[in-house]
Amino acid sequence: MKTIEDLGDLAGRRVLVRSDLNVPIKDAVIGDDGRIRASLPTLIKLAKAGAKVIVTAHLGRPKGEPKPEFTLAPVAERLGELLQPEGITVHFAGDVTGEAAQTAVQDLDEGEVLLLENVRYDAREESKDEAQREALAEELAALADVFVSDGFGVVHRKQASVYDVARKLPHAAGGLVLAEVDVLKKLTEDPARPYVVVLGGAKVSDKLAVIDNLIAKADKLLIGGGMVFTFLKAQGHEVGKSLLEDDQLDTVKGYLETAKAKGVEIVLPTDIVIAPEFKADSPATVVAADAMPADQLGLDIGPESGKAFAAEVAGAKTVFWNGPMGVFEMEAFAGGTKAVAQALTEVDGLSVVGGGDSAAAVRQLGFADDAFGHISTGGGASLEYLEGKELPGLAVLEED
Ligand SMILES: Nc1ncnc2c1ncn2[C@@H]1O[C@H](COP(=O)(O)OP(=O)(O)OP(=O)(O)O)[C@@H](O)[C@H]1O
Ligand SMILES: O=C(O)[C@H](O)COP(=O)(O)O
Repeated sequence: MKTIEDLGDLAGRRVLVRSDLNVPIKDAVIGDDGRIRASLPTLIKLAKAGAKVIVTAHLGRPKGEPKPEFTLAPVAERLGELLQPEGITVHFAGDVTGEAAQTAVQDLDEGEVLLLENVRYDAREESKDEAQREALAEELAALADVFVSDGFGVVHRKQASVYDVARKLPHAAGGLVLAEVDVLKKLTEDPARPYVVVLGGAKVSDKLAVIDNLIAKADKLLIGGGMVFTFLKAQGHEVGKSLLEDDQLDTVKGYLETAKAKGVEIVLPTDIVIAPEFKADSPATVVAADAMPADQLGLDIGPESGKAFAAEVAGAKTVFWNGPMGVFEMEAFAGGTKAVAQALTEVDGLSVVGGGDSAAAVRQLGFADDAFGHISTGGGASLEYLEGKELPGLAVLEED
């Protein structure tokens, strides 16, 4: 992959950067700015080289139309605060590639940064129709002279601002992408064993698919978070109103059988914290995982499971963790995530936390970044990398 240095002298040139600035935001307040901070070194490097830096990024899943709750405006503000000590001014364009973006690019000075509005406001970004994506990529490319791909968290997406635009401009991988790939390579090339993978979170259908491949690579898979309930249901248990992927039950049954045949242990929680409603103050109780009532939902793994998971993690030589064990944003359902995070800090070997929400979780729970071997900005992206899949956003950077 080409690096920024390979792009030559960037003074006065317009550099389009794809960053992953997908941070948790509620009521326009940013919960954890880890991904914004992770994007800074590349932006600073380019700005200091005298480039006109144009950043494209997404926030959440607005499904192809402008929705005010998904605006990147609060991110632009935070970016401005973080770059101010460097003397770098940040502007925000009110649209993706339209008149506002074009005018803002024309007005951009050398050494300044312009953040474009949420690229997923444009339905073409995520379109399965290549011609649609290409048309948006063409508009993005017209704003710049070169492209730097630095949004590691999205390199698993074949999307216009990640994949197609790289084919339209001279391109390079940014420092964040290179650094992430470096660490993840260590996990795929002969990891020290036992190698334990912990999976949780809410993007169940996205992440179920990776299990199949991880069975071939890891020694143990610990399953928590929203993913648990599809497994419990597949084993014939009641899961009440919990997160569930009904259409994946047969697939999950298949995973359980394959794992058994390969001697890989899939460890499921034995107790669950349940509540009648998805609310911070909903009364929480602990029940056995095979005895959930039909009228409540599972919001965390239980204390017994937390301890068991922690023991598995602490005994590993290589651990990769993606996805919180429960709804850690609410105190009553943060216990499982806390137990696993604590155990990860005690690993005598390489511990990697992957994912926007997982990274936010460990920080929110008071753990320092350097308590872990590496905190990856990619959730789905790092998982797919570990599976050994070709990531479109990386593969395209290897093309000329
Ligand atoms: N039992 C559960 N029911 C519902 N939601 C849950 C449950 N357990 C965890 N979650 C939620 O999962 C979310 C995080 O899931 P996600 O899969 O997005 O994690 P991530 O991989 O760290 O992030 P990303 O893939 O976005 O980088 C959290 O907001 C948490 O509240
Ligand atoms: O949060 C993430 O993992 C990345 O920003 C990608 O987001 P997506 O899963 O909505 O594509």
